[in-house]
Amino acid sequence: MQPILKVENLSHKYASSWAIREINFEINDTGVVGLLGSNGAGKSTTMNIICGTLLQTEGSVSINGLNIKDDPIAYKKQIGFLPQQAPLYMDFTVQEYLEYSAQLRLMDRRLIKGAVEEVLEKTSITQMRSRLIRNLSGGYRQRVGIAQSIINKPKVVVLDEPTNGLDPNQIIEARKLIKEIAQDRAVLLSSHVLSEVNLLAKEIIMIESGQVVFADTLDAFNNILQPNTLVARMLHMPAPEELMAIEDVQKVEMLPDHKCRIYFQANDDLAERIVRKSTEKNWRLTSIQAESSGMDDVFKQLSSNSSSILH
Ligand SMILES: Nc1ncnc2c1ncn2[C@@H]1O[C@H](COP(=O)(O)OP(=O)(O)OP(=O)(O)O)[C@@H](O)[C@H]1O
Repeated sequence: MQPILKVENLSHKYASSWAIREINFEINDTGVVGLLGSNGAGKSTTMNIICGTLLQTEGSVSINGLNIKDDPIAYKKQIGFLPQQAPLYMDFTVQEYLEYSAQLRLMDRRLIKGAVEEVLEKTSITQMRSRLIRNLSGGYRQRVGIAQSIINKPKVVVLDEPTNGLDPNQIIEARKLIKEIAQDRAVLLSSHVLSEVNLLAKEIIMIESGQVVFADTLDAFNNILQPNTLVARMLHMPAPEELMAIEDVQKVEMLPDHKCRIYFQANDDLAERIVRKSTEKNWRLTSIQAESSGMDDVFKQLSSNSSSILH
């Protein structure tokens, strides 16, 4: 089966310096793929090339086997884009703007009316259809931005920081909408908000210094760092020194509710050894759990690992 989106050896040079170098990844399924990376990592450059608004220096991009360079018009019919600054025309009504967006995508004229009705409903803005875009709130403007990105029923939608600048309620609504539109298409979503990516994405691509440093599932991303702490609950909590005497334990932190956090380096069978010791000493262990690292820690680790600077 063809990948929905295939990015191969993609490189781009602005003036004399490379912004991205040999980027490779595939999207094979519907749903949200999170695109992460520090400022200046190369996300926008990659997204602009995928959306056909920037011509790459090297490499190729295809959707369902259709290469952007071979047939840019057919390719662009399969993609929707919401850039960081939504390309809205303030003096258009919502309906006029969506009709215009459909025309720009060279949609068959006979299909435009129905397509506009469909996206108005899908993005819950039917009641705003006659309102000028300048008179809409930020949340509604973003809905119009999302509506234009799916007007031509594209197979791939690229959303660049779609919840940036929205208030907390608008963010919740926008995320719900993104989840919905990702049910029947692939959505590549760039965001600086890691908790948002954690909520929406099932796969992660992370770019640093113009190169892919991670491409796998969200679970794999969250599990990159081996846990190095355990939290144990013991009804007869021993003194920290007794726990420190167990091999590989580096530090012990006492917590409320009969709990303690145990820091260690090599992990292997430490939990098992603590369980054995507890039985031997009657510490009455009721639970023991490895603490997994947060998305922020993984992001920090991957960003700091990539020291290659492109020139
Ligand atoms: N038009 C341009 N001309 C020259 N250099 C550019 C241009 N656009 C981007 N760059 C450079 O290319 C590199 C990648 O930038 P890009 O905007 O793709 O990163 P980004 O990951 O999207 O960053 P951000 O999260 O800050 O938007 C950066 O070093 C940036 O300074």
